[in-house]
Amino acid sequence: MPDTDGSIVFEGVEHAFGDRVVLRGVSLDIREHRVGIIGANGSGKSTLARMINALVLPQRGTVTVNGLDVRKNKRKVRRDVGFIFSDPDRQIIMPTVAEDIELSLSRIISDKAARKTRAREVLADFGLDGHADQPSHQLSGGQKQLLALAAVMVVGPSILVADEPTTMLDLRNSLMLRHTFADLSEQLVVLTHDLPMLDDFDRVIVLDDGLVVADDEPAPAIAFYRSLMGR
Ligand SMILES: Nc1ncnc2c1ncn2[C@@H]1O[C@H](COP(=O)(O)OP(=O)(O)OP(=O)(O)O)[C@@H](O)[C@H]1O
Repeated sequence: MPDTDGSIVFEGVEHAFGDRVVLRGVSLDIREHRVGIIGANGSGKSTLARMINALVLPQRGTVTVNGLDVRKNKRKVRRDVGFIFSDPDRQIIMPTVAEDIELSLSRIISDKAARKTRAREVLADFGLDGHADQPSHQLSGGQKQLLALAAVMVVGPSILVADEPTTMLDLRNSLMLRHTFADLSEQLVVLTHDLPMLDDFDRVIVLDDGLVVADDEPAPAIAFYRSLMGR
């Protein structure tokens, strides 16, 4: 496990793409175990999340993860933060399902046979047993999402950031993912429009047009968001 002080800190973060201002001065100190980020389409959630693993660097202000400024420590931060994209095709690389997991495992297990054995175990844990030798592109959208999640989790990041992880999952797999998340020891940041998923989270942050407009326990934060969207 990487060293961690379990913190994600945004200080005065501003960001624009061209003349489109996306984050307007975000300051957050995130130390809770499971944190949800919600907000309307285009409110800046993905941009904010991508800053946690240095995929996007803030134009103004600082982002510090486990005590490291993301601008100066991109490689270390990317090792500490596993990122799950909403589109799993972006992170599935290898031709077969098992090979994709084995590729991730190559960062932590040097023995090939041990990697193969471990990959099968991991696939079973994520409900993908029986698919090991299948071409990855033949998986359903939800199965691809599970594969992408498994490939990130096996290397043991200290923080997991998931951008809309349940969009393609059926009810059973969505519940499985919730249980997986509930059991995680890693710090978890989830961006989602699937509000019930956040019911037992420790904290929910609401973004609106690049600003944090609510930051609370799930029930009041979600109620605020519902009233904001209902206006
Ligand atoms: N790489 C980019 N280049 C240009 N504009 C971008 C880029 N990434 C995001 N944007 C714009 O920034 C704004 C915020 O996008 P972002 O993806 O952060 O929102 P979001 O809250 O995650 O939305 P959603 O719920 O729809 O995923 C949008 O208007 C989007 O078009």
